Amino acid sequence: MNHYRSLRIALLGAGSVGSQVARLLIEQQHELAARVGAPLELVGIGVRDVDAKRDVELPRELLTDDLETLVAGADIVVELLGGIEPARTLLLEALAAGADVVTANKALVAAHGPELFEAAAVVGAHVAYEAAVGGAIPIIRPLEQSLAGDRVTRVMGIVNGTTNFILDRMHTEGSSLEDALATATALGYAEADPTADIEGFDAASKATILASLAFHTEVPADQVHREGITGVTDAMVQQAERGGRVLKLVAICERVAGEDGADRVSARVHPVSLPGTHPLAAVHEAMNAIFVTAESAGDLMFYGAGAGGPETASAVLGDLVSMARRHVAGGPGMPVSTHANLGLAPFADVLARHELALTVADRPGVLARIAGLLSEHGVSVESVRQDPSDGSASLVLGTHTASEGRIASVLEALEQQDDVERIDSVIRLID
Ligand SMILES: NC(=O)C1=CN([C@@H]2O[C@H](COP(=O)(O)OP(=O)(O)OC[C@H]3O[C@@H](n4cnc5c(N)ncnc54)[C@H](OP(=O)(O)O)[C@@H]3O)[C@@H](O)[C@H]2O)C=CC1
Ligand SMILES: N[C@@H](CC=O)C(=O)O
Repeated sequence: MNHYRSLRIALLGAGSVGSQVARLLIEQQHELAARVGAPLELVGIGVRDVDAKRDVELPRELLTDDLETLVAGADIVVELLGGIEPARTLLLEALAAGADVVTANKALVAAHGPELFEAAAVVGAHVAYEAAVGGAIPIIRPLEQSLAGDRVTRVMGIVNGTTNFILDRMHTEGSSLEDALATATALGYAEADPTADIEGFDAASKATILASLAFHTEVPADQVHREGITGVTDAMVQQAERGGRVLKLVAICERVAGEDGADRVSARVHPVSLPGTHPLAAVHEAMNAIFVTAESAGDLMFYGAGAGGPETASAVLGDLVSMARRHVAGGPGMPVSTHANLGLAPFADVLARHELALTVADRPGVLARIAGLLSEHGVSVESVRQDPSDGSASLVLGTHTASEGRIASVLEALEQQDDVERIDSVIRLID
């Protein structure tokens, strides 16, 4: 090893992820020092409550609730607090002082990434956030660096471990959403406020980051169409299973041709019904999988643990080692993170095929009458399946006609029909 001075690492947060990062920094200090070429000195761990009981035993003298002082004088600040404030202010202070920053905070990067990247660029510092999407899966660096010379057309996949865990348990064990969420929280997968997971905010933040990187543009978080899984009922799960399908929460970011012929970006997060044979159907528990399609590279698939303390700590430490090597080498080891804006405007409408499950009256010609009504609303019916024993029917509605507004007006019209006893579920399909 050369004789570079030790690097001062300030760790903010000692929860599910932060405590694992601290453990690894302490347990593997000699190995990490050898890899970096200088010791990584953990100078302090910022928390809210220094006396709180933690899963990992941490040296008491490192814990502090004075995060501002901890950040001042650090070479690299690792932010694992979550939420916007005080994380944003602390990182801006760290960057202004010339420190590099590593964060797993997707909510912060999605909402304030450009502000952080600009603050870093001013002083020649860097912001790394590999752990912000896909937990342990390397996906930020492949999009930012490996695919920088290609033209990405689509990024699609499961990017939230908690909701995948919940839907998986609803399918495989018949669990309720609430019970499965409690287990996911106990396992350290969920956000501090799990509303972020189950209402799709966390996946939408990740979609913002993925779309911005993939399409070299800024996709504001509020331009991402977002639906969570709180509307997913047992009936929908059972309906999907009857058709050999599985429900998943997916993020879809794609380059689409606008009506004026210019490319636009569509980014959306919502539950979908997938055939049981689809590769995403085999993604269980809190695993994530992301497919990237690029014009020259073709199809790429990234799979691994999407949440969890040790798994996410792996990605955080990867960023930390890269940053530390940059210090030791005395020059840029990683490009400055930036979303160069190529001017692709976000596109909010969602076009999709839908499966509509209903229970109909036992009268002749009912489904033909319903298909006629749908057609009056400009919605085509691709296929019909009916169970004569109980009047339940499933209609697949066509791609081009099934825009969100049309589906809403169709449902309203169906609710007024005497032939329709109940609308059981309506869900978007992916083949
Ligand atoms: N959990 C996961 O699987 C993954 C998490 N992430 C991201 O990593 C980050 C951390 O997540 P996670 O470890 O699960 O979060 P936790 O809620 O488990 O831990 C948060 C930590 O930050 C501290 N903290 C929070 N707010 C403050 C504050 N205002 N002042 C001082 N300390 C504060 C808490 O202190 P105290 O302990 O005293 O309460 C706690 O130690 C988040 O941005 C999350 O989105 C990313 C990928 C996966
Ligand atoms: N709560 C998140 C944690 C990782 O990003 C998730 O469940 O995916």
